[in-house]
Amino acid sequence: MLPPHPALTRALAEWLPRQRWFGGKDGPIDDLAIGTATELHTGDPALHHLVLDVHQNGAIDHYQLLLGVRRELPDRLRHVEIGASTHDAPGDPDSRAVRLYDAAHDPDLTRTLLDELAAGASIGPLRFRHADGARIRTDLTSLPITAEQSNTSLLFGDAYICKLFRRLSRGVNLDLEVNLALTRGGCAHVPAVLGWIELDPGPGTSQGEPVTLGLLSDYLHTGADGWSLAIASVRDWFAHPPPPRDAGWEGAWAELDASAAGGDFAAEAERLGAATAAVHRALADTFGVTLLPAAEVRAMAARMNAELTETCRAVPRLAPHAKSLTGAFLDLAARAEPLAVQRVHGDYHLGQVLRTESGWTLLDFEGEPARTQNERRALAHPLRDVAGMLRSFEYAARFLIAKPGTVPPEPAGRLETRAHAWAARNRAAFCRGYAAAGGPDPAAHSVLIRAFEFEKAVYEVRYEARNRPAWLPVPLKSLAHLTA
Ligand SMILES: Nc1ncnc2c1ncn2[C@@H]1O[C@H](COP(=O)(O)OP(=O)(O)O)[C@@H](O)[C@H]1O
Ligand SMILES: O=P(O)(O)O[C@H]1O[C@H](CO)[C@@H](O[C@H]2O[C@H](CO)[C@@H](O)[C@H](O)[C@H]2O)[C@H](O)[C@H]1O
Repeated sequence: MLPPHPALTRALAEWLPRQRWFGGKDGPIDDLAIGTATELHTGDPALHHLVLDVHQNGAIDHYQLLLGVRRELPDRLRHVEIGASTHDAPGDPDSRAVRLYDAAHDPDLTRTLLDELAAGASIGPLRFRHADGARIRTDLTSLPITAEQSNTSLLFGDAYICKLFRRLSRGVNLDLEVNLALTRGGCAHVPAVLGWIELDPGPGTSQGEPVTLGLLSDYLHTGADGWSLAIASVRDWFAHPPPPRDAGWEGAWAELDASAAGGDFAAEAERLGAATAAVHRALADTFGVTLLPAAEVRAMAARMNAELTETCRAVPRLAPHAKSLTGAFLDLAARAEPLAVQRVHGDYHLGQVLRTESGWTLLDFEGEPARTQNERRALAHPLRDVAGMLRSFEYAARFLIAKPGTVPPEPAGRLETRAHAWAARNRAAFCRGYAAAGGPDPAAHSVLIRAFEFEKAVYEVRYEARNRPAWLPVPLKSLAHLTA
């Protein structure tokens, strides 16, 4: 039985802001209520599916939680404890304290998800669906992945990955919608969708469409994510001996070429560019392309600038770059041409791509977690994704510098020179691969690329300030370079 709501909501309101995936860290929780509660497994342990209504700043966000309830909490689950509560049922001789925890980390309970997906079950408002022809195994044990994530993903053996969306958005989740359409269209650059979980808002509600709660896909167990591969290459490059100290030393630093690194990433970056162009083509074929009138392009540039102003207010360290950033947005506004827009990835970076034995696969079409649902759904020019990936090369190049003690003790300016050389080489390779595979040539669209890249950098400054303040120097350092 679910513990009494007041005790439960108190514990949840205290626990939620400490979670990596909680999107409302910049303000207090004004109120928290249980929106829906569905019992998925009875006994000890018990499993309850909860949708939490979190009130902040006059708005309500909905978060998904698998709540585990146990009499005793084993050591392996201590790190996900939410709190204790008295399970106080009048007249119940078993009345005593129970322990509440995040059951996404409890394989004894998560196997229920596979059982219900395989059965295509409906439980209360929850619907478990499988893709046409998919046969889902139920004999697998789950393990949560430890990635820096906005959601929580569970690996089931080495066969499936089940992404449980944390902050829920109205209607069909973009990740499901895009992946399902691309899977059905035979696109080789996305993992196949096997099933999904949704919440039926029920008759009589104004928000008719089901809400996507989870997505079960093929787990590409041989894949290595682009971020780890890129960081390995940067580490190797930083360990590469500096130019010999002779008469031409300063000049040698100025012309530093990262191709000398043993773990060069450029060939992979080029292939990634080609895969990106192929996915953009598949998205255009599946969902169509439309022209954004010049007036709307100007409005888009104005929005970018407004976001800059707002972010400078919240993060004053961005202000020294504001003039150059505004200049790029004004250049975009002055373009006076319509823009061909389509469905794109929306939050494209090295952590969203996997290198498998057959090539690069793109993940997570959900868009930027800090954006509203409407903003995420908006069509965009495909070079917006290209700009996202270029930012990611900038991040990868500087990540090790921001982590003290991880690189050889070279003067800071020299490390920045190395970082720039690595980023420049891989940016160029990615753009080459993208254009050669039929994408719009980034070199021929410098105004667009610059505006999109700066827009993303502003987003990153805000994202890091809110979520990972220790990372803030990474986008700021790269901006210093790009706006110099
Ligand atoms: N189908 C898959 N096969 C293998 N690994 C995956 C798969 N889907 C996701 N991953 C791994 O999980 C990580 C997080 O997945 P992602 O969909 O980006 O979640 P989030 O939206 O929470 O950021 C990825 O960076 C990748 O390493
Ligand atoms: O993957 P998510 O959809 O959760 O995206 C959010 O988090 C990302 C970090 O995990 C963040 O990406 C930024 O950091 C990356 C390195 O960790 C870097 O490669 C990206 O270029 C940089 O934007 C992303 O912006 C955010 O939306």
